[in-house]
Amino acid sequence: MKKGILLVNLGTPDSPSVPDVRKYLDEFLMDARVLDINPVGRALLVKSVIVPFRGPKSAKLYKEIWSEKGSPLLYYSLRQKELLQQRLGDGYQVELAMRYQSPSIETALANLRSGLVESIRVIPMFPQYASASSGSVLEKVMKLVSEWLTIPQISFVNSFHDLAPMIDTFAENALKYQPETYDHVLFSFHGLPERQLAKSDYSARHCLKSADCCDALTNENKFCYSAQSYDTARLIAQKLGLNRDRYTVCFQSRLGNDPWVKPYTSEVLAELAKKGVKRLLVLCPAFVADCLETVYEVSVEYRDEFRHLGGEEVQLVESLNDHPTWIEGLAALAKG
Ligand SMILES: C=CC1=C(C)c2cc3[nH]c(cc4nc(cc5[nH]c(cc1n2)c(C)c5CCC(=O)O)C(CCC(=O)O)=C4C)c(C)c3C=C
Ligand SMILES: [Fe+2]
Ligand SMILES: [Fe+2]
Repeated sequence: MKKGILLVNLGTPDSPSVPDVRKYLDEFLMDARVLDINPVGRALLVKSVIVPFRGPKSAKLYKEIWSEKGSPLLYYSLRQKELLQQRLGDGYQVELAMRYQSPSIETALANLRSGLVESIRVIPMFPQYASASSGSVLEKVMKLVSEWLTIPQISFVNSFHDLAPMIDTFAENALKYQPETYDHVLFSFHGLPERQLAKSDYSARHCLKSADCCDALTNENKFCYSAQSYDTARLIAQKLGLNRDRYTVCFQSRLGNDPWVKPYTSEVLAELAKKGVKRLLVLCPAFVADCLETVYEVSVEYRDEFRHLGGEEVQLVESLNDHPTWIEGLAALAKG
């Protein structure tokens, strides 16, 4: 009998064409955990503003990162699935799904069911927990499996922000660039609306109640996306031997006008350029694979922004991708 492992990443368009990018954005942003506003407002905003206007702009960006292997996010996710299957061997059946678009969670779960697996372990591929990412994956899987007549033993990974092989891989990748030769190091995480942080705080006492609420991980904020992000950065910095004044944690990819978790990467770039910082090394430890948000937003957009402000270099550290130490980390998560 085999154990089933379901890896789920965010998703990417089927192609960089405008209709495929619109279809992707529509599915993604209609998710109530991503755009957590009233359903009528969400449908109006997504279908009449974001999808029509952002679709063509995002399609242009996706064209820039698309290669003969397709979208980097899907390519590396498939590699991770293949390498994890090899690492775990015949006692396991590993499936990959994307929360939005393809391969779908429905198909991956159907494959596990027809493989007659004895159990399913779901691994959302997001190191830090957020309702908009891991929460959405877990909700979708629970909804689908709840319709089965025979529900197998099922377990979920909530987050793995401090997983040692993940920290080691980011550190190892960064060391190749000799961090000591850079003026400063940025840990740029995917952003999140502040509203979502506050709503997710079941203690109602912690998140955003003070300026430094997320700086340390406590029992009250242990599932907080921002607090977990700071902790990931601290652990990688420790491995790199970076003092606290040598690095900054910041949040990228803001969408819309609502306040998102601060500091924004763009504003940090401006402050650093003003101080005369010229060379920046950037890690993006919210992502387990390179994707639009790393290879384009950081390597092209933030680099151009920084140069325009007087800076010289923005060097992205590659993501975990198909690094063997990371595959060991995935195997540890799969075994529980
Ligand atoms: C790291 C986990 C992620 C969280 C949390 C997250 C929240 C979040 N994202 C948006 C809006 C967009 N994100 C987009 C791309 C994108 N986001 C993540 C991960 C998280 N998002 C990844 C891995 C990617 C890249 C996908 C790829 O194909 O390479 C996009 C699409 C690109 C664009 O048009 O800019 C949008 C839109 C929101 C609103 C949100 C939280 C509420
Ligand atoms: Fe996103
Ligand atoms: Fe917090």
